[in-house]
Amino acid sequence: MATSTFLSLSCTPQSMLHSKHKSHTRSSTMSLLSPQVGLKNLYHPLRNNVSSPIQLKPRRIHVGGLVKASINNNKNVEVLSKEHLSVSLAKHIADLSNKYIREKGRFTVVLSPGPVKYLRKLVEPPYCDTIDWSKWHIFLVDERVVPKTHVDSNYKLAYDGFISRVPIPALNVYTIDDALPADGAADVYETTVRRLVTSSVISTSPLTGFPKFDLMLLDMGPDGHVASLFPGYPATNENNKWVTYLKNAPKPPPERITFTLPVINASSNIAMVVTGAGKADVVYSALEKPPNADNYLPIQKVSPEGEIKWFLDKGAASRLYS
Ligand SMILES: O=C1O[C@H](COP(=O)(O)O)[C@@H](O)[C@H](O)[C@H]1O
Repeated sequence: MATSTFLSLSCTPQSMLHSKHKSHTRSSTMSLLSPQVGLKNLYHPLRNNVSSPIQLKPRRIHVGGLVKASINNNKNVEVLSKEHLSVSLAKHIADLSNKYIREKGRFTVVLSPGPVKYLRKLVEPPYCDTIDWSKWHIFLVDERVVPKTHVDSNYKLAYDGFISRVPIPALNVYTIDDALPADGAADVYETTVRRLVTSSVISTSPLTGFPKFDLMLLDMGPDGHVASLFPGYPATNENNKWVTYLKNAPKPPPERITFTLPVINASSNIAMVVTGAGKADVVYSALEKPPNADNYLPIQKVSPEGEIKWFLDKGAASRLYS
């Protein structure tokens, strides 16, 4: 199926309104991200394919460069400067968007607040011009039960940093009902996802029957939490619901709703974006340390049916090289 692509100088909704009339059909082979004009022309990575982290010496991580590490059973890990992380992430997301829109006519994306700031290259040419934003459907992996205008709202963060900068139809952005308490908001969000599964906007896992999103953009906390699944909290062990809630999160604000682990693990793709030396220990635990069977961190339970790709900066990766 050919992909309809909107060409514009920027990807703001306003520019889309004007450029919409000029939209035309373009085959994916004409993508600005084709191998001929691909990422390698945008920067010059240091490539280092190794099978053991011992071979990765700290001095080989150049700020502005790339070490492609094949750590611990070929986990797909990239260590980049923050600038190049945004570029690599933009290329990854644009490639996935084009693939799923070509194959299924839509692209379902689940956002976590942390990676939003690394989407700044995606919302700029050339990447934004290769994407048919009208086919995107946006969800939040977790949300704080606060008004959407509140500084703690994940939606507000995602809107300010990303959604407002691209022409995704407002109806394709699925937010919580912030007038409801946490339990009601979780139920309504799950109902919304179920409706979209019924109407085939969202696929389901043939293995588990849980909703299968095309891409989840995740990060994790220094305590190993992902989404609002915190170590030792019952929500982390929820195996039936698609969306659950908590009223006592250890990180404020306390009331939250969250996708459950089975939903996260049904994903076709996870991009795990982790930056900062404060997360070096938990990155090490996630990638290198065998989990203690009695005491898994939530991040250690993330194991998608599809692919997981790690985007780390030098700080977050620092313990992988010692
Ligand atoms: O509260 C949240 O935090 C994590 C990221 O942890 P942080 O301590 O680095 O902010 C995030 O994954 C989650 O979606 C968010 O609600």
